[in-house]
Amino acid sequence: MAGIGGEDLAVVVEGVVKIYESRGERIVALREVSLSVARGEVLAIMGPSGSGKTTLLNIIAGVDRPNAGRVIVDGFEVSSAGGEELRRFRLERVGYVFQQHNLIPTLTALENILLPMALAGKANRLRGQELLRRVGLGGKERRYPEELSGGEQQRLAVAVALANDPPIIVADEPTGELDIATGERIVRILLEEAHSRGKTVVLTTHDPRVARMADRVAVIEDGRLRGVYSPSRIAGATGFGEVEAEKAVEAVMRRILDDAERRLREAEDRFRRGEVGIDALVETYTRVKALREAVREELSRLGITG
Ligand SMILES: Nc1ncnc2c1ncn2[C@@H]1O[C@H](COP(=O)(O)OP(=O)(O)OP(=O)(O)O)[C@@H](O)[C@H]1O
Repeated sequence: MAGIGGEDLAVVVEGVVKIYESRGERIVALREVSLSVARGEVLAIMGPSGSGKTTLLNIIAGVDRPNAGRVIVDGFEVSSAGGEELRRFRLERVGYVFQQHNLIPTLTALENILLPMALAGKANRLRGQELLRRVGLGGKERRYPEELSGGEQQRLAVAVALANDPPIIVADEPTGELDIATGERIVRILLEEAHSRGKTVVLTTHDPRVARMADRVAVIEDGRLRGVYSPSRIAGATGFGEVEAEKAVEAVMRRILDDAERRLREAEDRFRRGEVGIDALVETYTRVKALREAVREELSRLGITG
């Protein structure tokens, strides 16, 4: 294993602390988080709502700055960079797939891809078209985002993130509100980028079905990295022993379920108040039920019972 920022490590996070100050309140979002991601690897960061996943991703992508600790991405020290150097890093070396996919509604699919290329001074229509084909949107280059389905919009957001051929791709809940089949398609595109094109992918998810597709899973809870494990087995997990790994994964998954049940109760209340229709309620029921089953299946697959 190489040292910090070594050739084989695409992302190195060391002792990162992030504190938000909001209306006189201090919120500790990350508590000395350290992890690394190898080139060509897909790392899923899994944790309940508010555990610090987006904060960690933003810090890796140079969108946000840590209060303490170091972050080195593709050999570049992001945590201490600023100005033009940081702007170019964000434009050319990291592709960010945002939770709300950040597409520009007044630009066509192809134009959305050409924009970051133009900002980097290398707009290339042919490459734009090739990227659209790669994400399964060949022939839809003239569509506006609102003329695409949710899954297609998300795939377009991936193509936009790939526009400048960045070595690192970060994706915040890329499968968020999508059904599992559509979500799986997005993850497969990201896996292909990593495993066939040597890109490094860091994504966040609260869904064990998505985490299971990654090469490794980092488990985060209340701003603390509980450990990193291989999705096929808990044994060999780093950062904690086997028993602790089981406990951490189980605790995080139970909290993810609690979040889902809470969303369901909120949907029921809103339905009672007449704010949402029966379709929205049924959809939430279906999602929570599927997530509950996925969590149970994942726990039993990992040999965690009870
Ligand atoms: N700009 C901000 N100002 C103040 N607090 C913030 C800010 N951004 C995030 N936080 C807080 O930091 C903590 C971590 O938030 P973060 O968005 O990283 O969590 P998350 O795991 O991505 O959650 P989710 O799954 O709901 O997106 C939360 O307590 C959140 O309320």
